[in-house]
Amino acid sequence: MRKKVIAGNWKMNKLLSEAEQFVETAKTKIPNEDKAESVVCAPFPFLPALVEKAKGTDLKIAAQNMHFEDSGAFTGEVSPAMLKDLGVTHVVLGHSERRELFAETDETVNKKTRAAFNHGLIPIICVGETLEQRENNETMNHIEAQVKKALEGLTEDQVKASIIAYEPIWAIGTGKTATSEQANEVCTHIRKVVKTAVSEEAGNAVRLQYGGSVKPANVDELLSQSDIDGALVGGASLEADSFVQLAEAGAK
Ligand SMILES: O=C[C@H](O)COP(=O)(O)O
Repeated sequence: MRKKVIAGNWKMNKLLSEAEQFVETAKTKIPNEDKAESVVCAPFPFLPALVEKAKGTDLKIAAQNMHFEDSGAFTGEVSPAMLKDLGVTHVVLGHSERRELFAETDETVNKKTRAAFNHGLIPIICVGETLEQRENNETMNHIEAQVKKALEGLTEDQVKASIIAYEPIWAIGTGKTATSEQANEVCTHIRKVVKTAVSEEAGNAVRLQYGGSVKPANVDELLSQSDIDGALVGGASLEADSFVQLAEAGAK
């Protein structure tokens, strides 16, 4: 039985005081870690304060991106070593906004995924198709290529520990959710790709999230699908009460 993982991706929102208030409220209300994992993916400047505030609770703090090198002349970048040193546990990699707006490629996502594991960080690897790709029936091939490249060079245990978030780009922040059947169909395909490319065991263990206009009203239906093990949530994760409701759904 795969444990559900609910991650709130705040993107570039909130000020530090608001972020701290969120964690203060959410940290005692989220489900016990044994029942479901609750993760908040916060902007870099908030990470030290939020890790400190969440210490000793079931709430995990994640970053939304990182560089793949340990250190060096990369002005403006943040390394996996820095995140690990702060007490961050997870990192979102290859979000479609990073791919579309900041030239992230399958290759850099792979380098970052390997770097995350080298530093003991769990990657939340994002994949997803555009509306055009869906309409041209290219979804499955596109997702397959993204997944295979992201996992290249990982050990079987690392793949088992990975989280892959399926986020159809046309459903992000648009209010358009993929139907639970559409979301599950792609997640089932991702699991099959992992089974073929890595191993049956890795395919059964890897956790798959759906992301794209998830909210308390539709989360139960999505999480009831056979291959969906969690959600990566943007807008509806910005309010603590809403995030707690989503996390509770993961524990049902
Ligand atoms: O990382 C989260 C996704 O981009 C989904 O965002 P959304 O829930 O606002 O559609």
